[in-house]
Amino acid sequence: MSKALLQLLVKYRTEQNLLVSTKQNLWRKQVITWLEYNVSSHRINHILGVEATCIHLAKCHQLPEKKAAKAGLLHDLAKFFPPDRLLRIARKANIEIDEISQQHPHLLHADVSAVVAQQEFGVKSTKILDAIKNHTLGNPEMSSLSCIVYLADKIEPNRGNTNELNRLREIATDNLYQGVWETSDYTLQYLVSDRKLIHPRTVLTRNWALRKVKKTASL
Ligand SMILES: Nc1ncnc2c1ncn2[C@@H]1O[C@H](COP(=O)(O)OP(=O)(O)O)[C@@H](O)[C@H]1O
Repeated sequence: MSKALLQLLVKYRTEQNLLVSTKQNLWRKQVITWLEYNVSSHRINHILGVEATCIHLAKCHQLPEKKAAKAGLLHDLAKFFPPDRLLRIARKANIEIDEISQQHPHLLHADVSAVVAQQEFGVKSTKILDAIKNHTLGNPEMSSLSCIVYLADKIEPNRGNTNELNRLREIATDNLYQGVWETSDYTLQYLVSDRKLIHPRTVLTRNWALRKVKKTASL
């Protein structure tokens, strides 16, 4: 290939990349502006921590970084919606409202955030939408992208610097399933000690991830 043609190709690729990244940056800025109006500044720090942790975990586990970043940025869109709004949107979107979610509509913020991601920000990827839906309770058989967002929500840097969290951060970097299992245990312990109702999906998620780890270990 001639030098001139090579230079032209490099120039074209650079321009295309810039175009893509500018579009993405613009989209990201739009989401952050929306968040500034709809969640607290403390929650925005958490969301940005989740986004960064999603990118880190995606790199560690060879998963699509852009999808992980998007899911992380969008996971808590409905975090501050009041219970009646969560219930109304959930009913309209045919989201299953079980007994525990009926009593604690806050648990619906994960499913409702996926609805907002679709409606406000045009997200179509089922993988991203599922990862948003699964971030609080997990889900047995969830995808690796969902595992990443589930983990990132619990271990992002703003959650603290305890030995237990640092241990979970290391595990999540090494093994996604062990991360999901042990992070679910961590959440369950917190719910028990705080005398909160436990949604059974976290127990199912924990058992699923534990079985995955044991199965791999016995191969
Ligand atoms: N398995 C569960 N059963 C019941 N409540 C849960 C469960 N997992 C998380 N929660 C509660 O749901 C709320 C939302 O969880 P989460 O999305 O992780 O929010 P946060 O980012 O505020 O911790 C938390 O206050 C937590 O107590």
